[in-house]
Amino acid sequence: MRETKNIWLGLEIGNSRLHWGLFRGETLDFTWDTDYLPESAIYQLAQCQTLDDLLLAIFPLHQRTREEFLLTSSPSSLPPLIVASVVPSQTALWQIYPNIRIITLDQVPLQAVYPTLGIDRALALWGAGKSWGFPMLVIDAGTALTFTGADENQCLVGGAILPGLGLQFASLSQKTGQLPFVEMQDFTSLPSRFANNTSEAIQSGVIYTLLAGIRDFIEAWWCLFPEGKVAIKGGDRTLLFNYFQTVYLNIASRLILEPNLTFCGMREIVMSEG
Ligand SMILES: Nc1ncnc2c1ncn2[C@@H]1O[C@H](COP(=O)(O)OP(=O)(O)OP(=O)(O)O)[C@@H](O)[C@H]1O
Ligand SMILES: CC(C)(CO)[C@@H](O)C(=O)NCCC(=O)O
Ligand SMILES: [K+]
Repeated sequence: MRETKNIWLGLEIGNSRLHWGLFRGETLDFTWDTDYLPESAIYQLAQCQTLDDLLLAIFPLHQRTREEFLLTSSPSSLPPLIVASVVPSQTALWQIYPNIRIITLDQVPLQAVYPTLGIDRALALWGAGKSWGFPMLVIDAGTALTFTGADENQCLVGGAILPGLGLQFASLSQKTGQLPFVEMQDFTSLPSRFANNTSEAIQSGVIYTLLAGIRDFIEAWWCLFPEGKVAIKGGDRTLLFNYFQTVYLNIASRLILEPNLTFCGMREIVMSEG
């Protein structure tokens, strides 16, 4: 039987889906992603009496994982659920969980933030800087693609927000009469830049422009902070990283590829409080 002491769940509510992390103290045991859960499913979770029941409910499709994680726990001891959300309507649904804590911007020790800064950006930057050092620039290749940087004094320098890869492809097909939706699963290698068919022309336009734009932000960051670090996270991180290795190897070799930066930030905050 495995130890259930100090277990807690991290939940990052993104704009596309949920990202989960199971922690034992400061150790992030593992992570998984799910779709948003319907209100009825959240209600059922909140009624669970044991950790086992809870894990059975939130790993519906992960048979192997859930068997690995069958745990003993006393009844009525649901683990703390630490939530960071950028989707207020989703946050509201989770309020019925008995042992919930919602991380807000004022709890992140980053200095000089502006009031509407996304909690995902603040936590990822805090987690990355605490783990790898400041100055740190975090690139989040998620639904939205964001840049968020902090200097050596852990002060927010600022950042930028643009549509992520998936959103760029979706909006082209949704807002035009003739453009197809380009499935990113079909991507194998870089498209030819001067393309001779519609699908490849869309890929070329979006991908080469995005890579050049990201490179430009990174170079501007290194002008400000020559020793500054750069970390990349988010659902499209691997695709982008692989392209960077093909076209801008000098940049790729300095990138920190880390999917769990937001959870790193959560852990810093939860653990620093003892
Ligand atoms: N199974 C998947 N479901 C949804 N998106 C996926 C999946 N696998 C990879 N992706 C890619 O991840 C991107 C979304 O990234 P991610 O899941 O990090 O976003 P999110 O965390 O839901 O949103 P946010 O940017 O608000 O944090 C999409 O552009 C998509 O191409
Ligand atoms: C930019 C997103 C959508 C990225 O997930 C999120 O961080 C957010 O909603 N931010 C609020 C606006 C801001 O960060 O300036
Ligand atoms: K994100």
